[in-house]
Amino acid sequence: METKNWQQEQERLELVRNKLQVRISELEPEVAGLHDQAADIRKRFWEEVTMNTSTNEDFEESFFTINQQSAVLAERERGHKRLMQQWKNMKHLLPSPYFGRIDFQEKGINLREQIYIGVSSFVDQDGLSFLIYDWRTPIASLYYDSSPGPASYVTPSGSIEGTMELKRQFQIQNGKIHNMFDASETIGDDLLQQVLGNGANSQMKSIVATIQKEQNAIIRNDKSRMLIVQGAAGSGKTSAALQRVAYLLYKHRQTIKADQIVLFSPNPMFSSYISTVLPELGEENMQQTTFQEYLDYWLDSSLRPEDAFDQIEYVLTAQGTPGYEARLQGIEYKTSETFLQALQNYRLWLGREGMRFTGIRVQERDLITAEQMKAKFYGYDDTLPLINRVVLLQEWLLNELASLERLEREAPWVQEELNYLDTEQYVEAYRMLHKEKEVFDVAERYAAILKNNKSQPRGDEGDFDFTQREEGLLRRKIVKEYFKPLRKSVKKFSFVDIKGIYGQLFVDEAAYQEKANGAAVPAQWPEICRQTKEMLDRNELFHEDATPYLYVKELIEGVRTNTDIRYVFVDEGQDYSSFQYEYLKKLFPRARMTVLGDFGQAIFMQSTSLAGDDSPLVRLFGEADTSLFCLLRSYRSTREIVEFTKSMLPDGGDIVPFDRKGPKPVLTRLDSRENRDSQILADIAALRGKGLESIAIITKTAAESREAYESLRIQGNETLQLITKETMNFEKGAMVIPVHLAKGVEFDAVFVYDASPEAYGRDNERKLLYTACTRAMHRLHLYTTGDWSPFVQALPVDLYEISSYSAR
Ligand SMILES: Nc1ncnc2c1ncn2[C@@H]1O[C@H](COP(=O)(O)OP(=O)(O)OP(=O)(O)O)[C@@H](O)[C@H]1O
Repeated sequence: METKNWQQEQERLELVRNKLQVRISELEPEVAGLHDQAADIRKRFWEEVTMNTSTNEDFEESFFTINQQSAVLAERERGHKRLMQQWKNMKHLLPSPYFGRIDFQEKGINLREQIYIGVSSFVDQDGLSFLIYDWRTPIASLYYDSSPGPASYVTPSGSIEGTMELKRQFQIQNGKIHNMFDASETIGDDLLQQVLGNGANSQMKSIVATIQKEQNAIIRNDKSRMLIVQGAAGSGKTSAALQRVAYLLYKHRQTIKADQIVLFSPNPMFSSYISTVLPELGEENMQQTTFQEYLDYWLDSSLRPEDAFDQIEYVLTAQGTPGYEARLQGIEYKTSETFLQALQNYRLWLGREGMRFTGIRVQERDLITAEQMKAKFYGYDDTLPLINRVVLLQEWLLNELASLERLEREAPWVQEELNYLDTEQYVEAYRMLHKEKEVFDVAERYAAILKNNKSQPRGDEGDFDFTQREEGLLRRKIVKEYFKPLRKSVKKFSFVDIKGIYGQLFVDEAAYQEKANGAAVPAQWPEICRQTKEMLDRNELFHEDATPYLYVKELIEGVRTNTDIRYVFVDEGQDYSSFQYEYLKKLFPRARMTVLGDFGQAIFMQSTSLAGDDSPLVRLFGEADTSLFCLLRSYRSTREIVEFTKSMLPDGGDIVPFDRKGPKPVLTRLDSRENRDSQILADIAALRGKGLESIAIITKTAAESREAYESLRIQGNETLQLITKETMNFEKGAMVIPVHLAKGVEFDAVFVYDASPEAYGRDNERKLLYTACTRAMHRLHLYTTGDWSPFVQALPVDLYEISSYSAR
């Protein structure tokens, strides 16, 4: 780059930074002042409005004043928020105001415009000249989508044609240009090389400066209800998802707030890993959750659901134990669309017969029996949907409870409870009677009437039968205490025996066929039934049962919906079942969905192919309302690592590595576990010496992680961390981690702890090994103390190196 250009750019940078600095200093007192004003109005709000309700006019007047005051307050607060945001954006821009420049000559206009692009816009004092354009503006898409030459971009009012005459990229730190490239490619590889060559971080970074064309298409797509992204490992799916959130928040800033977007993450640690990207882009974070959190929240608290991690641990460690094959068949069946259909059929059956209820009891006595409820339920008009009949039954129960509560006050057990009340409770009742002024007044008046009519002397309060009233009050109180939880549980539909209703599907094949009109069941159905019932009897639920269980619950009690949420993002989308997608669609009826995943990394049992012809995801909203994108270029790992990993997948041939060079993956075979552990520790030390900080020793299971962690520590490494499903934060350093928790994150170096056929031999373990290896950015090492996994043996030998320490 010519020195003259460099100098001009540095001068322009200084100019913009000065202007930013001036605006920031101007805004500072304003921001502080507005804050005080808003706080002051809020404080005086109620002092200034006195509610006068003497006449209708007065009332209206007061109402009007309150409305006016609150409108002023809201406007101030909005103004405050706007200014505050501007101020924050400018502070954010100051150290590195922009990362790109394009010169664009619009057709028919004789002006070559220089467009500088940064994380937010900055307009000069005149209010017209954009010194920096937000990367999300329509014109900025030129930077991501086009190369110098004829180019066009789309605005809400149509397409703008012209010529891009220059495209420049900057690396600016603390107000100094460190690097500058004139790119001929869409986004030149030079900058990307530099960015990708850096070390892994404990938090994900934003990619706005180097978004690729195919990623930009995903980020800006706002057409279809469902957007599906199938992308190779490291192709930037999560990155695209997060920049897309930022884009949507910008594009719909008048109508959508960050808390109307929710992202489903694979685990809490991943949530923390990605939590800094949006703030880095000057936006608030969307809501983040996991599907498990949702299940735990809505399932009856008396049930203990197994989580996805325990399920996979079982699948990977229990081969050969009794019932294993049946469980696997059960998982496959219960996460299928066939089962979903069967449950819908079951609802029809329940409309005719077989509903199960839980009787309401008090003091070991039936108040309303399950049989009464059933009779009442099937007495309703059978053309009414199930849910409506359940609601009718609920209303009936609440009325019944109200009458029973009145009757119950005279029950002998209440008398008994009365005898056991202590003095304090009596005193409290006495006080309450006095507090109820009306009661007291009536008593007084009653006493006076008595005196006049019967010429009896007017007695003191004692003449009014306080004792009797007090007893009545206490009886009411005692019974109320017992009935309150009953009413509450009726309101929560606890009278419907969901556990029984779900459980009765798993009696035998004939019963299942009758109830659910289900298509063919798996061969081991009797054993599947036995296992499911056994869990339910222990008030536990297999992970594969949790969503269907909730589904049945909602078929009967009505669907829970959240109409606030407008966008749902599902990351690692291959790990959700059709069931779960159906569920999410129902739960967020007003939301558009973005699902990102990689079928090559489908390591859980409940997996869904995102893009194939038979993808249930495409069916969810229909083809016409679905956009499908495929990302094939992989950015995370060096070319050598991608060549190695993609060869493990039968259909990995399409994956294209980004051309970043590094050493080939290294295979090390040791003759004992001790030797392997000490070699791993030596290799960690060597890589640390080379400046690689984040190193993951990846194991197949959580149990293996614990063992590896212990034995490595015995060998003397104190700085290792063990990652478990409870780990909330992702910290830099060396760690031992099972592959299912390493999903979605990345490390400078990955050590596959045991790449033997015992660990990765079966076909469903191929994707586990692939997922583990694709976590590596710069270095990949595999170890074994015996043979190599067949997936490694099958690789061309020129894709890896054998370590010189290997045992022959
Ligand atoms: N356009 C880009 N510019 C710079 N870095 C990028 C770009 N796209 C992706 N990356 C980097 O590549 C790495 C992988 O990205 P990301 O985690 O988003 O991929 P992914 O497809 O979700 O991966 P996986 O499915 O393997 O978890 C990250 O370090 C990310 O910053």
